[in-house]
Parts: sequence; C-alpha cells; structure tokens
Amino acid sequence: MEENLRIIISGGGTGGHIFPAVSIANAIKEQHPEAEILFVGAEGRMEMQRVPAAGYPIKGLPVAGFDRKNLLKNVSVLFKLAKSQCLARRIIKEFKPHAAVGVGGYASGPTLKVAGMMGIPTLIQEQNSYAGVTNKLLAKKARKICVAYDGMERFFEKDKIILTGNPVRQGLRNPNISREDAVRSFGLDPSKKTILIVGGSLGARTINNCVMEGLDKIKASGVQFIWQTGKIYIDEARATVARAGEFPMLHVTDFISDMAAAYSAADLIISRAGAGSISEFCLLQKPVILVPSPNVAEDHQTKNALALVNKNAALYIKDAAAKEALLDKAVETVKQPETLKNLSTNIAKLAFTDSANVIAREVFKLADKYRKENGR
Ligand SMILES: CC(=O)N[C@H]1[C@@H](OP(=O)(O)OP(=O)(O)OC[C@H]2O[C@@H](n3ccc(=O)[nH]c3=O)[C@H](O)[C@@H]2O)O[C@H](CO)[C@@H](O)[C@@H]1O
Repeated sequence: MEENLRIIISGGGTGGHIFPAVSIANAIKEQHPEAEILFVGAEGRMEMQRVPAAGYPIKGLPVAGFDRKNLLKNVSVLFKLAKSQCLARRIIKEFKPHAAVGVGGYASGPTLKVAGMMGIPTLIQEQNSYAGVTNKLLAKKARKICVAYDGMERFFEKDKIILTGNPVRQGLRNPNISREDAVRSFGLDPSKKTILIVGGSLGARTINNCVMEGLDKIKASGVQFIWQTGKIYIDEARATVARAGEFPMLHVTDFISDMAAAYSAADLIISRAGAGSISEFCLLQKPVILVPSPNVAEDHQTKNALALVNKNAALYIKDAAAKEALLDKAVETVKQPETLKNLSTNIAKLAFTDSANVIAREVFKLADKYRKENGR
C-alpha cells in the first residue's frame, strides 16, 4: 500500500522566509489532506514560534549565519553547521520524506544539502530578485527552483526554473473585513486617510527614526498612521510617543498579527522592500512607498523595489533620503486619489494569484515520482 505523502519544509529566520513556507504547507494540505509535513528551522529564530502557531510541527537545528565582520566567530559557526548536518540527517532518516522544500534562511542549507545527498528530491523557492547564497549553493542539486522575478537564469539553470511568484498567506488573499471595520480595529477614525508603516517582519530602524523625528508633522498632517516598529524598537517608540503628548492619530505596535486588517485599513503603505511584503502589495493592489533596506545581502531589496518602480507600480525613496523626504512624500501622496489609483492599477498587474498551489503541485510531482521509484 502507498504510504502517506511526507514532506519536509526547511528555512526561516525572518517572516519573509517563514510565511511563504507556511503557505506552501497549507496548499499541500489542501491538495493532499493526508500529507504529513515536518518543518526544520533554526533554533532560537522566529520560525520556532510562528510555525507551531500555524499548526505544523518543527524541529530546530543549531545553525547560525556566517559573520562577515568577525571571522574568528566563524569557527563556532562551522562547528554548528557540522552538528546541524548530523541532526538533519537523523531527522530525515526518521521522517523519511518523499521530497524536501527549501525556502532560504539558515536551516534550509544543511537540511536540503543532506536531503539531496540522501537522494530525496529537493525544490527551492527563491523569494527575491537576487538569489541568496544558500539557494545558489542548493540549486545545483535541486530538481526545481520556484522564483518570483524574471531573469533568474543568471543564477540558476534555466530548465529548473519555474516562475511562480511568492506564496502569500491564504488568509490575506480574501480579507473578510471592510475598510471601516479594519480602521476601527486599530482604534482609528474611518473618515480619515490612513497610512500603514511596516518595516518588514523585524521592523526598520530608518523608518522608525523618521516617525519618531516627525511626530510634529504627523500631528499636523490630518492623516492617521498604523506604525509597526518591530520587536526590538517598540519600547523606544512607545516612550518617544508618550513624551511627545497625545497621539490619537497614531496606532503603535511591535508586530501586526492581523495583516489582512492592516492592509484593508491602509490607503497607502510605507514599507521596506522585502520580497514577501511586495508580493502581498501586488496581490492586494496597494499603493506603496518602498524604502529598501541597505543592510541586506547584495542590496537585493533595492533590486526588488526597482522591479516595481520601473513599471510605475510603486514609489521609491532611498534609505539615506528617507529622513528628509519620507513623511512629506507619504502625506502628500495619500491626499492624491489619482496617484493612488494609478499605483494600485499598475502594481496589480505584477501579482501572481496562485503561487502556493502551483508550488504545491510541483512538490507533489517530485514526491510522487520518488515514491513510485522507491516503492513507498
Ligand atoms: C532584513 C531582511 O533580511 N529582510 C529580508 C526578509 O524580509 P522580511 O522578513 O522583512 O520579509 P518580507 O518583507 O519578505 O515579508 C514580511 C512578512 O511579514 C509579514 N508581517 C510583517 C510585519 C508585521 O507586523 N506582521 C506581519 O505579519 C508581512 O505580511 C510579510 O508576509 O526576507 C525577505 C524575503 O526573502 C527579503 O526580501 C528581505 O530582504
């Protein structure tokens, strides 16, 4: 008798890797309810909470990233990597997956490497317009590489690439909340224009500084704001706002769990240019000002942003110029319905509507072939 489908999904570190992974898992479960899915993440990283919260089991590896500044530290990183590979091998031997999916981030390196060495078919998903180091290394053994941007054959073998877009969480796609209710759920006034400020899953120092230094402007703008600071900046943000007086037009939070409500509430978004966020803006047709992080590998957020800006699908302010320009530009733009409409129309053209399902089908094809070839 054929065994239940078993799939390993590995990766994480930030929401940008975790949420696509969960969407792929959900799509696999929708298509094959009997499937067993096991996540493999990095100990101490965000996935160790977020994945169980999404209803899936996860095992942690002691893996860490290479330190480009302090080379000595990398001795322990290498040790952890070797240990992670041993652990990954044990996990794979016990779970006996029919396929392994890597979404980038620390844990996917050892997990997919070992899976590949053990003959398990692997699929990787690259969210960005510039391939990450881990995915470039894993690409050689991967059978399929799902990407979100054109031109990825400069990193990967053309025959393996499938242009799927980035999976977006199922709940975000069909938000069942009206703009009015959404605005109210943040304690704000539905009759006012609302700007959502997000700094990716971890928050963004530059954007937060713009808000903290621009509190007078915010008060005078006639506009209201939902401001996600990121966990490590929340205390400073709250204290700064408290010192500056009453701010009924500002909702401050470290992390937004209900992004569907935040998107419904927003007339305009200020955001970093993480690939996952961008895919959501496209799908939900949201006008956005992108402020790419300068602190990411190969400046990939600028490349993500320019892919939209070149099609008049988003506005763009460099991190270094944000202090001077960001708040003024946002307040000016949110009061221009024509500009908002054009941005919304243009960004909608870049959306992939069925990404998670397409990827899930590819995973199934690989797993099914393996199952048949190996008689289980
Ligand atoms: C600093 C860093 O390394 N950033 C990378 C990380 O970004 P980061 O983790 O910020 O990821 P993305 O912008 O891709 O996605 C953020 C995700 O978090 C969600 N969200 C965000 C804020 C919040 O309060 N609540 C919430 O649920 C968003 O809806 C989205 O689904 O992975 C991305 C995808 O590989 C990369 O493009 C980014 O460059």
